[in-house]
Amino acid sequence: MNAFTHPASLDTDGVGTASVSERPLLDVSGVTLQYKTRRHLVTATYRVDFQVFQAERYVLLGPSGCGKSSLLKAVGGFLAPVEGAIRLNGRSVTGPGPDRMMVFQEFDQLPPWKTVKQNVMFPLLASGKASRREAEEKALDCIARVNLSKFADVHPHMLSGGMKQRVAIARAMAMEPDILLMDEPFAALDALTRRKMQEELLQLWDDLRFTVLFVTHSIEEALVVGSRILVLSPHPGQVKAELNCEGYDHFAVGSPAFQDTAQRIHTMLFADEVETVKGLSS
Ligand SMILES: Nc1ncnc2c1ncn2[C@@H]1O[C@H](COP(=O)(O)OP(=O)(O)OP(=O)(O)O)[C@@H](O)[C@H]1O
Repeated sequence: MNAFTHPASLDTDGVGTASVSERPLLDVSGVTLQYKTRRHLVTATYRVDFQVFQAERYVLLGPSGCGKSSLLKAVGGFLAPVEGAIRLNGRSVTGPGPDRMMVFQEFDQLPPWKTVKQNVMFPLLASGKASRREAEEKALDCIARVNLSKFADVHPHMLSGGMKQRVAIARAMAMEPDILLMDEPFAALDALTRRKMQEELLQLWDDLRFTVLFVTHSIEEALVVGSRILVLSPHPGQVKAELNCEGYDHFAVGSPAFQDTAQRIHTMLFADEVETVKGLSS
């Protein structure tokens, strides 16, 4: 447990810590992402490789601007790589699809004119995945799983930030996606609610064993939420290391092993900057 796996040490199938015979659910291979603005060409990530397996909680961790959200957008099918390929279940990702559901930061992701139940039903109906009756049944089941049954008929403005986030998770889970894409989903919440949401996500995962790709720039959150972490370098994002972190929870946060791992990640993330500062002072 808790071993660092540097990209160079991945075996030739590139499967890292997972079983060699298992096929990855998500295969991101040599992905370079760029944005063309009027004046500039911004390279967000450079030749990033990683693979996510069924029921993993895979975290993309790195400093602001290293391309975490861009990678998530690319997996979501909203941004095409200029180099490399993204495959889900062996098929190339060429656009958005109901097999990948996104959960964003709290603000403004739930249409305020729809009740909680209507919000959760909406993608099921819009995608034609369910009849109205099936969608209602499914929505009520998912709302119950995130402990919001009492609030099924209220509108989002009557909910706290954490509750809204649970609705967004229920809405995504209702679609039974192959992979749940979460972009800093708890970053807008206060510290206590954030911790509670992390615990609830882990509880939900224990019940349902879904696959999640989770973006954060918090080392602690990555260690608590993730089963594996991809550490990315500052802009443009490149893979620095991959780390197994199965087994850490909130109770482990103060332990020497947790602190040691967090410190090693911190050093790795900021190594380049430290070297620059040293260079300037010498
Ligand atoms: N629509 C866009 N147009 C131009 N450049 C963009 C666009 N979106 C992102 N970028 C640039 O791409 C790089 C990566 O951005 P991205 O948002 O993916 O990073 P991030 O790691 O998610 O950052 P943060 O943690 O701050 O959200 C940054 O330099 C950013 O300025």
